[in-house]
Amino acid sequence: MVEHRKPIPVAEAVERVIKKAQALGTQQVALGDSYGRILAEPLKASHDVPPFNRSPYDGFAIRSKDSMGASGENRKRFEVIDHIGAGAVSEKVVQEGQAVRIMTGAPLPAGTDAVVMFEQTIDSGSSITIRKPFEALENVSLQGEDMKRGAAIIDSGSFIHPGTVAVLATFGYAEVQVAKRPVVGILATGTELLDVSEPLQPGKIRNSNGPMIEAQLARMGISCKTYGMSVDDLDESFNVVKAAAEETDILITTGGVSVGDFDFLPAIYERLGAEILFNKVAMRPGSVTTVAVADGKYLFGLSGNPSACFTGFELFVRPAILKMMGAEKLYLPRTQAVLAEDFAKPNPFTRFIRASYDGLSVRPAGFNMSNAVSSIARGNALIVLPGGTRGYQEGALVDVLLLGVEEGTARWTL
Ligand SMILES: Nc1nc2c(c(=O)[nH]1)N[C@H]1C(S)=C(S)[C@@H](COP(=O)(O)OP(=O)(O)OC[C@H]3O[C@@H](n4cnc5c(N)ncnc54)[C@H](O)[C@@H]3O)O[C@H]1N2
Ligand code: MOO
Repeated sequence: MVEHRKPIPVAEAVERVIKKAQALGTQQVALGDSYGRILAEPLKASHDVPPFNRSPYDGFAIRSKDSMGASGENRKRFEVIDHIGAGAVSEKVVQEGQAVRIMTGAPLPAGTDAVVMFEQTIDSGSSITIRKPFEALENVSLQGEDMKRGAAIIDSGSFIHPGTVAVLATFGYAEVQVAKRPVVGILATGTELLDVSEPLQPGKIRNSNGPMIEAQLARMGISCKTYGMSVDDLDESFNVVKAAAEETDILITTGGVSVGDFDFLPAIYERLGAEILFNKVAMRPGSVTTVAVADGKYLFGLSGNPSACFTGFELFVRPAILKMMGAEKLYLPRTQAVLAEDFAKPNPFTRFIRASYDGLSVRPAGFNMSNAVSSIARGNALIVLPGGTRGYQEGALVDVLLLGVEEGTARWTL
C-alpha cells in the first residue's frame, strides 16, 4: 500500500531545514580568494579613511584666510612654492600668499586648509590669481570622512562582494577569516539515466539534474563531489548513499523519493536511521522533496523531475548551505512584478513558476511542468503563487524570487 504523506507548508519546511544547520567553523583565505565567501569576523576600521586630509581635485592648496575678499575686481595672487602629486608629501609650510600646486589624492600641505581647482584660477606658472574667496575646508576631503577609526564597518556573516573586498584591502587584510564551505556531494538515481556523453537509448534519458545541481552549487562558489549515477536497486543505492554521506556534509540526491516501486530513497533513509525532516511539501513543483539528517549530515532528496529538482535546490539546499557558512542572508531576494500573461492553472499548493523577469514584469518561461527542462533554461526568477488560489490574469501583481543574485536576503517572506 502506498504510504500517505502529509504535506507541510513551504515556510515550515524551510524552517525545519534551517534549524538543523550547524556552523562549519572558519578558515583564513587570501584576499584574492575571498570573493563570494562569508566574512567570519566583524570588520572595524583600524584607521581613519581617508587617513589624512587630501585634495579631491587637481588644483592649488591655499590658506583660506588669504582668499578673503577676493572678487573679479579684487583678485588675490598666490605664489606657487611647491608641486605635489598623490603619494608625495610637501615639506613646505605654506605662509601668507603662498600656494602649493596639488593633484587629486595628495595630502594638504601644512598651513593650507582649502583647495582651488585649476578651473577656478588664472595660472601663470609661478603664481596664480583667484576671483573668489574660499572657506576653510572648502574642496578638502577630510580625514575620516568615509570611515572613522574604530567604527564597525561590516558585520560577521556578510557576503564578501567586490565592495567588501575594497574595504578589506583598504584596511590591509592580505588574508581574511571566512566561514568554511560545506563538502557537498551529488548523486543522481535512476536506472533510466545515461551519462551526458552517451547516445540516447530506448527508455533512457540523459542525467541533466546532476550537472544542473553542480552549476547551482558553482553559482554559490561551491565545488562538489559527484557520485555519478546509481541504478534503482535498494542495496546498491544504499551503499553509494552511505559511503557518499560519510565523505560529505551534504549529500544531494535526485530521483527516487516518490512512492513508485523503484523509489528507494525513503527506504535508504530508514536503513540509515536518518531523521526525516519532511517528505512532502505543499508546493509545486517539488512536493516530493524529502530532507533527512543522519549523523549530522544533511540528505537532500530532491525530486527527479528537473524543474522540481531545480526548485528544491533553490528553496532548501541553498539556505542550508548559507546557514552552515554562517551567512546572515539565507534566502532568495524577493520582489513583486506585473504578470505579463495569463496563468490559467489553479494552485492547490504554493506554486513556483520558472519565469523571466525584466525588472518590471514577469513572464512564465514556457512549458510549466515539473518535468520541464526548457523553462529552467529560460528563467531567471520564480513566480510564487500562494496555495489555494485560482488562475492569475495578465496584469496581476505577483511575488517573484530572483535567481542568480550574488547576495540573498535575511528574511524569508513567503
Ligand atoms: N502515484 C504517485 N506518483 C507520483 C507522485 C505521487 O504523489 N503519487 N508524485 C509525482 C511527483 S509530484 C513527482 S515530482 C515525481 C517525483 O518522483 P521522484 O522524485 O521519485 O523521481 P523519479 O521518479 O526518479 O523521476 C521523476 C522523473 O524525472 C526524471 N529524472 C530522474 N532523474 C533525472 C535526472 N538526473 N535528470 C533528468 N531527469 C531525471 C525521471 O526519468 C522521471 O521522468 O513523482 C510523481 N509520481
Ligand atoms: O514534486 Mo512534483 O514536482 O510536485 O511535480
